[in-house]
Amino acid sequence: MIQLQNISKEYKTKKDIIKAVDGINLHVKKGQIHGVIGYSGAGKSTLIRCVNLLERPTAGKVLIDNVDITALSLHELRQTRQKIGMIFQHFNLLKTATVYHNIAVPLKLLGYNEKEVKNRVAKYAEIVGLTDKLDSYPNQLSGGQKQRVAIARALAQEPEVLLSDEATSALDPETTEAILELLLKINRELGITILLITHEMNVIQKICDEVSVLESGKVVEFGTAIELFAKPKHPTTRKFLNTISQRNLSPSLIEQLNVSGSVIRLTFLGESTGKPLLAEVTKVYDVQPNILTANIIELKNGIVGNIVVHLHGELHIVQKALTYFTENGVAVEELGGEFNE
Ligand SMILES: Nc1ncnc2c1ncn2[C@@H]1O[C@H](COP(=O)(O)OP(=O)(O)OP(=O)(O)O)[C@@H](O)[C@H]1O
Repeated sequence: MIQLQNISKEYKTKKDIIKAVDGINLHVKKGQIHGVIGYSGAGKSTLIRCVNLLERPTAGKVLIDNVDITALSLHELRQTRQKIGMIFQHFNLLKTATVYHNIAVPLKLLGYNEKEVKNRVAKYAEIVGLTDKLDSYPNQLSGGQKQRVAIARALAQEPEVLLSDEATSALDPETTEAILELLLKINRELGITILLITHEMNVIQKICDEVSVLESGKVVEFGTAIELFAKPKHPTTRKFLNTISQRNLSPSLIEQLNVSGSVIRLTFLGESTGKPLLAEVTKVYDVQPNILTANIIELKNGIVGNIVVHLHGELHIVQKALTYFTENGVAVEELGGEFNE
C-alpha cells in the first residue's frame, strides 16, 4: 500500500545540513496498522510528512498503490492525496467553525455537492460518536472529542490510508485508550491502512501489527509487534520496552535480592503462554525456581509473557531445564550469575 524506497530528507540551515531522514525503506501493507516509534528528534514527523509530500524528500521514492507520487504533476498529486487522510497531535481544527463545518469544509473544497456533504458528515460523525455535537465549536469540546472531529474530517474524504502524527500525545491515558479503540475500529470495519508515529510504547502495544524503530533518521529495528515485544534486538527497542514493563533487573537489585547462581528471563509466546511449563520443569528436573518478576503483555495479535526467575540447582541440571523450555517454544535469556562467567 505504502512503500518508501530509500527516502532521505535533508534540511539546510545557515550552519550545516541536518539529515532528518536517512535512507529509509519501509513497506506498510494494505489493511495493517504500522507504528513508527522513536525518541524526540529521531525524524518521525519528517518521515510521515514525506508520505503525503507535505515535505518533499531530498532523495527516494514514495509509492502509494505502486504509483510513485514524487513523479506526479500537481493536479495528479492533489487527486492522490484524497486517498491519504491525516490527523495531528494538536487536531488542527478551524476554531471559528462548528463540528459540522469542520468536517464539511474539505469536502466542499473537493467539489462534493451539498447532499453528498451532508450525508458524509452525518455518516462519519456517527462513526466517531459525535452526532450530538455537530453544532458545537471546538472550544466547547474536550481533547478527545476534538480528535474525534479531526478523525471524522479525515475519514469523510474516504481515504485508503490514514496517517497519524502523534494523535494521542496530547491526551490523558483514558482518552488515549478511547482514541486507540476508535483507530482499531476504523482499521477493522472500514479496512483503512494506518501509518502512525508515536513515542509511546503503549500505542504500539495496543493497536500495531508491525513496528519500525527510528533513531537518527534510520530504521534500527523492524518486525511484527509480537517479535519486537518478545525478542527486541536493538538497545533503543529494549529501552522503549522498559517503559511499559520492567524487563531487566539491575546488578544492584540482583545483589539486594541476595541472588546468586542463574538469573534467567523466560519469554512465553503463543501456545507456550497457556502451559504450566515452570511447574512441569520442577517435576522433571531437580531445580527450584524463585520468581523475581513476571508480567504479561497483551498485544493486538497475541500475548507475550515474561518471567525473570532465579533457578537453583546443579549447573548441568539447570542447563537441561533450559533446554526443556527452549524445546517447548520458550525463549531463554541468561541475565546474570554463573552463565555469564
Ligand atoms: N524545518 C526544519 N529545518 C531544520 N531542521 C529541521 C526541520 N524540521 C526538523 N528538523 C530537524 O530534523 C530532525 C528530526 O526532526 P523531526 O521533527 O522529524 O523528529 P521527531 O522524531 O518527529 O521529533 P519530535 O517527536 O520531537 O517531534 C531534528 O534534528 C530536527 O531539529
